Amino acid sequence: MSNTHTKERLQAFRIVDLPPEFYYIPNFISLEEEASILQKIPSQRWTQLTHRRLQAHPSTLTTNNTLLASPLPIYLTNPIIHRFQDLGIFDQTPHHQPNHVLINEYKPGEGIMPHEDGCAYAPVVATVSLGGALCLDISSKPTSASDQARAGLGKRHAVPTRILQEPRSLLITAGAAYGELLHGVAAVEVDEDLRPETVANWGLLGDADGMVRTGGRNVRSTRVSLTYRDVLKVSSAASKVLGGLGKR
Ligand SMILES: O=C(O)CCC(=O)C(=O)O
Ligand SMILES: [Fe+2]
Repeated sequence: MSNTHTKERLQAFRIVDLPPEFYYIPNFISLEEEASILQKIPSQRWTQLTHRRLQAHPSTLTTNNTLLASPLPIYLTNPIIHRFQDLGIFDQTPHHQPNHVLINEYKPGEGIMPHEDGCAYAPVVATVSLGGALCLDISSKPTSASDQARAGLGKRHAVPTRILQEPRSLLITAGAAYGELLHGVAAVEVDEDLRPETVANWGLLGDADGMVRTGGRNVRSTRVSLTYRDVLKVSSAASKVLGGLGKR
């Protein structure tokens, strides 16, 4: 993500009050595209966790964080991957495009503990939100002040804070934001007190007026996130077997 062209194309969407690099693009997909994707997510693939459910495409990583090479389903790639390419989002990652998508579903009152996404992936995640809106909480890792200064995460940045993810939006998390910060979703039924001072991406929202009209309250409804990633280690063993069979 340090490439100049990428920066130019995404610059207008950078969440400027946060450490580099978070970008928020409202209305990244249309209402029709949102409905079509929601309808195509296979209902039999969910794994139920305590506070959300989850599915991995094309498959879950192996125990040593390897992806068995296999294409992503078309409803996850078309039209989204082309739009990623236009913005150069994965230009700097090893495979230059995402090869893995984790789909999360949160019902009202569900969430995910603060965490980091770790070293199985290149440090770029692109998250498309579907259904309801919710806040992603951003916090610092409990590191020493000198570590934070080295990572460029000084006090001028207002962390902890929140990023409001509207339906059909895209959030990109890369660089220090990927490696040095934690993200999570509070297990609440209503996100409260949403206003410019408490929401880092307020100026980039597609419908800030709507949030003002509801008095800064976001009553949660079911929200689905598509989190696109580039897994570093890919095993092509399965495709070699299939290719070999094809030649016989
Ligand atoms: O649903 C989200 O936006 C965040 C999900 C997440 O943090 C993850 O899948 O690692
Ligand atoms: Fe995560």
